[in-house]
Parts: sequence; C-alpha cells; structure tokens
Amino acid sequence: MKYESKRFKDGQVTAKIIEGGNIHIKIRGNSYEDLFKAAAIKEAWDAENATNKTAVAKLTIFCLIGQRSDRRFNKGESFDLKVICKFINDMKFDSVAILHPHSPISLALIDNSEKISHVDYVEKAFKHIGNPVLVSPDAGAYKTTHEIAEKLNADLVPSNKVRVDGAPVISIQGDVNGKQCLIVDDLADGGRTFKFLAEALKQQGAAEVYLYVTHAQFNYGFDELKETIDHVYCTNSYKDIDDDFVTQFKLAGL
Ligand SMILES: O=P(O)(O)OC[C@H]1O[C@H](OP(=O)(O)OP(=O)(O)O)[C@H](O)[C@@H]1O
Repeated sequence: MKYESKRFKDGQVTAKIIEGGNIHIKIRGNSYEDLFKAAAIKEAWDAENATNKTAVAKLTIFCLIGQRSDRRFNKGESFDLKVICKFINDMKFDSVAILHPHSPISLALIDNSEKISHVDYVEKAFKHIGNPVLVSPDAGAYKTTHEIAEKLNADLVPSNKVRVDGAPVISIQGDVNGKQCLIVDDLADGGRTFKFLAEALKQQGAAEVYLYVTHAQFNYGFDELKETIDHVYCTNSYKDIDDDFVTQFKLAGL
C-alpha cells in the first residue's frame, strides 16, 4: 500500500493512493493537521477499496493530541479529547493503536483501539542506567509503572503529587537513600512535576535521578531540569530532540 500526502500553501492537506491493498498509516498525531492527513489518506483509500471487502486499514498514533484533556475540567469548558476521538472514529479504521496513552479514557473513547506499551523503551533506559529503582510520580502513572516493574523485576517507589495553589507537593513512599532512581511517566510538558520530584528524591538521599517519558514535549527546554535530573530518556513520539542531556529512542515509522 503506497500513498502520498501533501499540504497546499493555504494549509489544506490532500492525499493520493498510489497502490491498493491493506493500509497502515503511522502518524505522530500530535497536531490537528496530522489527524486531517490521516483522514485524507483514509478517504482516498476508502474510495479505491470500495469493492475490496478484505483489505484492512490500520492507524497508529504515537502521540495523541489532547490526551490529557480526558474530562471536562470545569463547567462550560469543552471536553477536547471527546471531540478528537469522535473525529478519529469518523475515519472508521479497522484498528487504531496508540502509544502509551495518558489514561484509559482515550482507549475507551476510540473504537477498535489498543495500547502500544512503552515497556521496551523503559527497559532500554533501565538497562542503560544499570537497574535503577523505578519511581512513579503520581497515581495516574502508578498502575502502568507497577506492571513494568513486575516485568523488569525492578523495585518500585510510588510517589504522589497534589497541587496546592497550583504548585505540586510531593510525597515519596519508600527508601531511595543512596539509590539510582528512574522516574517513569507518560509525558513531560513544562517539566515542573519532575523538577520538584527530582528535588524531593535528592533531598531524601537519591544518588542519581533519571527521567523516562514516552512523549517528550519539554516546552520550556531543559535548563531547570538539568539542576536536579541527571539524564532524560524518551521516544521521539512528539518531536526529535538533539541535546546531550537526552537519549531518544526512535520509533519505526517516524
Ligand atoms: O511536565 P509537566 O508540565 O509537569 O506535566 C507532566 C505531568 O502532567 C501529566 O499529568 P496531569 O497533571 O495532566 O495528570 P492528571 O490526569 O492527573 O491531571 C503527565 O502525566 C505528567 O505527570
């Protein structure tokens, strides 16, 4: 299955099917344009395959836009993930695979969806560092990090984050004194969650603190993080990063 897609100068995205058969579209999915690109390809494919009932269409989304907006935060505000998932469902793919979604709500809202686990990337970081203790930063990350700790036979220290007047307050539930710690979470946006957690871990005696996130946004750069975090591991699901502070695992198809 081959296709082309392009963007006109006015922003319109368009697609052309070059060769028929099964299709597997892989997108970052971290922009509305990416979703429209998939929709244009799928529309062209549907038209080409109208009589081919056995051909299968798969979509892989590496970094789903809006995945944190998995609820209506306040009365009167839009439930953005619902809008995004409705758009994806309207494309009618036979299967939609999503890398490390922020919460199960994405999978619940998207038809025929399945999760791609981040375990392989955490394992690479875990082995590279040399069997650190895993640290889950909040209740949301605990369940998946617990599953990964079981698979890697790693120790897990849960921590919890509550926001007081907007600032995160951290509690660490375990002994990290003298240990190498690897914080594992789905995404870094501004990075303050990890800056404060790394500070707390080092105050409690952690020898080194590393961070793994699947979706590396780091919208405010790395300067503040470098003060307390020794190294970052991530995928390139959101963007490519060129910085000695970061080891990026490249995803096939990006
Ligand atoms: O880099 P930062 O800006 O600190 O943000 C990163 C944190 O934000 C996300 O959680 P979020 O607070 O959205 O989780 P919630 O579903 O519990 O609200 C994510 O899972 C990280 O824990």
